[in-house]
Amino acid sequence: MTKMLREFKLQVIEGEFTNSQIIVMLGESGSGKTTFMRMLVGLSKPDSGVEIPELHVSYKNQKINPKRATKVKDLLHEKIRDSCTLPQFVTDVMKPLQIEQLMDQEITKLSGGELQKVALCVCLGKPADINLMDEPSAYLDSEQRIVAAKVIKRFVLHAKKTAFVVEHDFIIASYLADKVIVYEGKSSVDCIANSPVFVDWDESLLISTGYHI
Ligand SMILES: Nc1ncnc2c1ncn2[C@@H]1O[C@H](COP(=O)(O)OP(=O)(O)OP(=O)(O)O)[C@@H](O)[C@H]1O
Repeated sequence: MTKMLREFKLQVIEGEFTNSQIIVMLGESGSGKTTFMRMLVGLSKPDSGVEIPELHVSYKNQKINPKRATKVKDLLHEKIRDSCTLPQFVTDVMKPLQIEQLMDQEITKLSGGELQKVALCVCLGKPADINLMDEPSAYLDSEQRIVAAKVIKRFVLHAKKTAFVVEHDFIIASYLADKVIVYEGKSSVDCIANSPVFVDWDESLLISTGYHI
């Protein structure tokens, strides 16, 4: 399928995914990761190619802009009340993200990292088959990034979900990825699905960034 946004053209080739799997989207800024994710969510329609089946998804946007001055506990009650009562969710997600400490704070007053953790918790707590997370490690310090990555990994395995994750941090990406989609170049992009990340990880880095590390 393809998508044109003025001069930008995204071309996506067919791939597969299963449950209990994390697919990491990797590529330079402006290469089309968010555009592809928005098509999977149904927020943007492809111009041509296959119709995207209606997927039962939960989406964490790259940009998190809380508009209402709601307390964290009220937001969680409104969005993911049932999940918050599940011991597994509390142990796997809420405790490691230290959500309890934020409960009485207003979301508009949270720091970037605190807001990211709440957004991640809401995304994982919503009933869905597929979790789409656009840059879940943004605004988090290096230690928190590892915690967040462990939370995502454990949640996907325990709940047998599928997750699509856009990630710029290669350490986090390599920890998370069962599969990787590499975005090449800026104007003409091929999404290479089904690349076994642990086999040609160095090559993937080279394709997406031009750098060796
Ligand atoms: N609504 C739009 N109209 C025109 N061009 C757009 C629109 N949305 C995105 N683009 C362009 O499409 C390209 C891909 O954007 P996209 O947000 O998908 O990139 P990305 O890979 O997610 O980048 P980043 O890693 O910086 O978040 C960019 O060049 C962007 O400027």
